[in-house]
Amino acid sequence: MFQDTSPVIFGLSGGLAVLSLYLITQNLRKRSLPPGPRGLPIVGNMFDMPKDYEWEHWAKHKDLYGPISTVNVLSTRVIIINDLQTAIDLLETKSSIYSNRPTFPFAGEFIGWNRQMILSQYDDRFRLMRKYVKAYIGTKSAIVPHKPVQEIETKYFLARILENPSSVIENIRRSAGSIFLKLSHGYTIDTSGPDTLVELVENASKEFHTATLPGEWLIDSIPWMRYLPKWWPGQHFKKIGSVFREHNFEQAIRPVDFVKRQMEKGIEVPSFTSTMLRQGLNEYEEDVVQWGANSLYGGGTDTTTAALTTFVLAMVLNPDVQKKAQEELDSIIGHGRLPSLDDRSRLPYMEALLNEVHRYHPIGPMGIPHCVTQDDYYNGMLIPKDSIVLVNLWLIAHNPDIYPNPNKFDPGRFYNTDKPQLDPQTFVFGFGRRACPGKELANANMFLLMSMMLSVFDITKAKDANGVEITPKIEFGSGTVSHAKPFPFVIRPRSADTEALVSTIFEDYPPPPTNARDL
Ligand code: HEM
Repeated sequence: MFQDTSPVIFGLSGGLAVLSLYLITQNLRKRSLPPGPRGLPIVGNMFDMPKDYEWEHWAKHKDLYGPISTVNVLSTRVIIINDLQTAIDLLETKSSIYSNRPTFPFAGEFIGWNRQMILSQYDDRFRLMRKYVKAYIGTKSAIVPHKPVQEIETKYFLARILENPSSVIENIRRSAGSIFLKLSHGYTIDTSGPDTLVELVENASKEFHTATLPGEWLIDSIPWMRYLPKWWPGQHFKKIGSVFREHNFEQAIRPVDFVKRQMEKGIEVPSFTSTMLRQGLNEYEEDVVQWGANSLYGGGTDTTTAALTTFVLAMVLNPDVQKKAQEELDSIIGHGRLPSLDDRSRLPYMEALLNEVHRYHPIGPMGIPHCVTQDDYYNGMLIPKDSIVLVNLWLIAHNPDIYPNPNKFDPGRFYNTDKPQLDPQTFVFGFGRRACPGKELANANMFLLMSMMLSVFDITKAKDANGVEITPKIEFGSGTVSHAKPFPFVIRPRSADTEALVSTIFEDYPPPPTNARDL
């Protein structure tokens, strides 16, 4: 007896046809991706990922594969963009689909950093947060009321340097932190020793750095691991992650509670948080404000410190540039006062110097990853949905077609010339709907600190035990925000007059008492 096998055969051949079609489609999709190095089965290019100088590693892709390339890490597709036009075509022109962030299962979802703006998914909550933050710091007119805070804190910076010339970089960070905590929560930090709130936020930032290290956390590659029981092998991330999560929430909640208490007593210093809370927000909006406020310190302090450290390094290595900047400052400001933000339009060389600092080493050399929300085609190539998109900002800043002799630190590119080179601010602050909302504030802070510092101090090479000048090496660290590695230098007042100008700052503007005890 023969059974009728045709349904089985039809079923089998139908299944095979669907499978073949699937495989062919997958193969075609793979072939139409931007080019890139071949990877190993399953893990893909995981072992090719750079550990440091990422920007130089990805720059090689431009010669090998052209302006846009692909690598795969396990199931994650990463698209590398190595030129400006491609970045603009995708992240600016098509920003409606290129404005998401990768999910970061460990740092974002487990620890809760996705509540901050920087790792937020591109959704309604994010758009509301950005709207609030942009209204407070996002435009030239929005930052005008913040001038007094920026100016007084930068004056304190000068006074601290005079007292302790060996702690310049530490004090740049302290000054940036003071400004952002004043603006975000009306909080005055303790400058006599470690400050509780600064320690909280700095510690959380360090943990953020650890939690976002590529390839460090298995949960980032296998997100469902978080649902396995604690006794399962490889679950140590849960213990560490829980501690990091507690710190992350504490740094966001404690300063807002502080503002509320100050408001109840009617003694709050106006800030982003108090201004927003005064509007009578619902619980959801209050949560958005809490994390938006946290984004000001989180987004501003490390970035500003990194950029200003590059400035100091450039001054040590380029005394001719320093001299020219000081000549401009002397001719416009004179010796009897310090420069202010109102002088900005009359100091074009200082403005060019600011731009050259941004260009010479963009502090976020690979930007912050974007993520595309739907399949897209670019010049016939497929950019699949959920791909991570990285832009090599460093390579754009070092493209000799845009910036001839790119390794030379030369503000002359942007100064007193009929053909100024491309303004680096068109790209160092990122692109489209995720572009940095702190750009205007960052520029104002940097401009002020650079101008005040050069008008009263000389920054020079240190000497070794034999009196021979030490030329610092130009070396930068890796990570999302890239800092110049520690280097020796000397800072001293330019003259007895400038020393006198700085020495009376604490007397002329007595610092308010710290809020550390009110936290
Ligand atoms: C030298 C100074 C700075 C530079 C070069 C810089 C650069 C950047 C870059 C490249 C991005 C990513 C943009 C993108 O994804 O396309 C970014 C994002 C961001 N920056 Fe800045 N930044 C600086 C200072 C600041 C300051 C002072 C603040 C706040 C006070 C700030 C707050 C933020 C925030 C909140 C984001 C996340 C935006 C989002 O995800 O939508 N930044 N910044």
